[in-house]
Amino acid sequence: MAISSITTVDFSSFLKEDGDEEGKQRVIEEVGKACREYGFFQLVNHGVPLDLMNRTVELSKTFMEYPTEEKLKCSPTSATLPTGYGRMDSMFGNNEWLMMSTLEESFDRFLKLGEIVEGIVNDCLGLPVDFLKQYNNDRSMDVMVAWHYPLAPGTELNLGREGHQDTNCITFLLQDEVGGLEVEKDGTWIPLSPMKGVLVVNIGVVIQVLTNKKLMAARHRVLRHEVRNRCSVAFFCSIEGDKWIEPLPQFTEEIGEAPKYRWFFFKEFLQARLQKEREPPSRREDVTTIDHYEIPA
Ligand SMILES: O=C(O)CCC(=O)C(=O)O
Ligand SMILES: [Fe+2]
Repeated sequence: MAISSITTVDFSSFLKEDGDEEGKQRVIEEVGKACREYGFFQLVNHGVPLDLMNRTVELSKTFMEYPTEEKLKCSPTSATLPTGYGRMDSMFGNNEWLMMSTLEESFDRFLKLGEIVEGIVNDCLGLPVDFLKQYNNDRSMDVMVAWHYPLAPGTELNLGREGHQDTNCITFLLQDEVGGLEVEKDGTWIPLSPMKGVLVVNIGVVIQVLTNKKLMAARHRVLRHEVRNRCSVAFFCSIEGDKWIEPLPQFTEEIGEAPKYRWFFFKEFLQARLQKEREPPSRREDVTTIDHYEIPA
């Protein structure tokens, strides 16, 4: 498997009991650099056992192999967090997903990992200790999504998921061995080749807004494989829906910079984004993105 140019961070110092302060500092610097350069990094020695990662992906594959009419019995019943099965067949991509708000062991692992990575992002931004933890102290909108990118025989459609920024704070991604994930850097798409035991981590637009663009959420996409179905599982560390989101004073008035976004409620933005999956608009420009809240310079 090819090695990707995206930074790989060894997380072991954050999981050791003995508090390896030097190691932790190194990780904070590496994460900060990767987040500023790419908005993406890869994690090894992150504490999520390989066996659990494999089982999580396998379980998702098993679900996706059921006939469509069976899967549709799991269609979402709630709009706030539409957990359940859905499919997309539009210019924005051609795939299906299962959104889950619990999955026993792996969900708990990702919740904890999310808190640690959020703490690291907090520190590399120079925010007061535990600032983001206190600001984002409700985990009810965190969600896990199993994705399936099936073959599209006889079509030219090679886009499993079009280029997008994630809507949340921090995303963890488990890929199977098929590959296809790419991140955009200065107009070029860089492949993030799957590697055993590696977790892909990326920054979402909530962090982009809070930091007034000090950290940017990278655009990424998924190319469909020619002959193989692909599965992945994403964990989205998010933020409570009633939270009012705007650039933090630490990145605006306290340093004499004008806010680049006007405020919005997270749930309002999330609903607009989910709408795209539920009822795709016929025109691309009708999709709400974070640019909708941008204040022109
Ligand atoms: O399936 C993947 O590798 C990427 C999924 C993704 O970008 C997302 O869930 O936002
Ligand atoms: Fe994404």
